[in-house]
Amino acid sequence: MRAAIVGASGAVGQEFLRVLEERNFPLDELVLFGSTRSAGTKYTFRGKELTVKELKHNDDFKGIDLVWTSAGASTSKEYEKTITKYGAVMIDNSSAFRMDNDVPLIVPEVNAEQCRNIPRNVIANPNCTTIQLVVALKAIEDIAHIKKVHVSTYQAASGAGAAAMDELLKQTEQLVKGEEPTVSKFKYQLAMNLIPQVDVFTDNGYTKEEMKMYNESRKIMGTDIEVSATCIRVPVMRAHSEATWIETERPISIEEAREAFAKAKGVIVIDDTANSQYPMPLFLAGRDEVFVGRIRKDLTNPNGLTFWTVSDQIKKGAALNAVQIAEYMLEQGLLK
Ligand SMILES: NC(=O)C1=CN([C@@H]2O[C@H](COP(=O)(O)OP(=O)(O)OC[C@H]3O[C@@H](n4cnc5c(N)ncnc54)[C@H](OP(=O)(O)O)[C@@H]3O)[C@@H](O)[C@H]2O)C=CC1
Ligand SMILES: N[C@@H](CC(=O)OP(=O)(O)O)C(=O)O
Repeated sequence: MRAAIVGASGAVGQEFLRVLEERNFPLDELVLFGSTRSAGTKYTFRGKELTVKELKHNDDFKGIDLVWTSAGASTSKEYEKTITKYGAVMIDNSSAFRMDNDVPLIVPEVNAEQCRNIPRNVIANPNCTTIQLVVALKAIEDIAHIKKVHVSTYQAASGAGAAAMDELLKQTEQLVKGEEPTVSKFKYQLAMNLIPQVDVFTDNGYTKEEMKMYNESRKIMGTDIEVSATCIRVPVMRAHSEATWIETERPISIEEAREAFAKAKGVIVIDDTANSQYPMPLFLAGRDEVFVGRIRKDLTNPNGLTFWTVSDQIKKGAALNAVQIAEYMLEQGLLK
């Protein structure tokens, strides 16, 4: 298998290198691509130095079987044809193609089998907040149909990329030194603050991030589920958290829900309130799963349940999910 990563220098690109090593993904060759900014940069992978090549409209993708792209939506759109021209499968982390009818939107725990139908040779990796939401929802959907979801997200700085992580760190250092924090990647100072805006606003007052949760959840779950989201950027370095309220077609007990979460693929329950045990981003960054806790009944609705999730959005929300898609395709003989 010859594979490539486009956007290797970024937060997600670097996570791909770690995940591929960690999972011993079968590779004969790995080629790294970036823009002029990182072309020539060397990264060590499996003990060898790989040099980032500049992404261009040429024949560099000839002979490559699989390409993971994480270089932003405009780059994915511009290079789709160049990447897939010689038959490579493109697994794209950006929002470029997620809602296209001829592109499956895959979370392996929920709808892996849809990888079988890839007319454009493109598979989309969902938005990171949506991935952790649907992994948790699938556990409940398997026992009782979910009609409505209200979710409030607490999104780490790293969701906005490598430069945003640097900015949060720098702002924190500046505050400690009594200096004025520098603001560039986010609209406002993030250190010591919360910003109730992730991505730009749409006409209905929701942000694009919030509308992605609505639209992508329906496509992945394949149901009429309705998701109303409020997405908040928080001064956490890594791993997104979500407070979720669901309404199911029939009432489900806390015990039923806990059992469903406990046996769901990709979910780990941490829910021992007597000992103050619940998922927290500081302690779960770098982990593979979606962690669920604070499971309780919604006091306003007999068919309602509420819970709290945490998951590493650079890992399960991006690189790991995309690698799991490739692993599924390999297992099923859908990739060379
Ligand atoms: N961070 C996260 O938690 C998540 C991110 N994503 C998505 O993944 C993608 C990457 O995000 P992230 O890693 O955070 O972003 P970063 O800003 O950290 O990295 C961006 C990467 O894209 C590359 N790039 C940008 N423009 C071009 C270009 N014209 N040609 C080639 N490479 C280019 C950059 O290379 P160079 O340094 O050479 O410019 C860099 O490697 C985005 O689409 C994002 O929406 C999805 C889920 C979660
Ligand atoms: N959801 C990411 C942003 C992102 O990368 O989203 P998308 O892949 O849908 O563009 C965040 O926390 O900021």
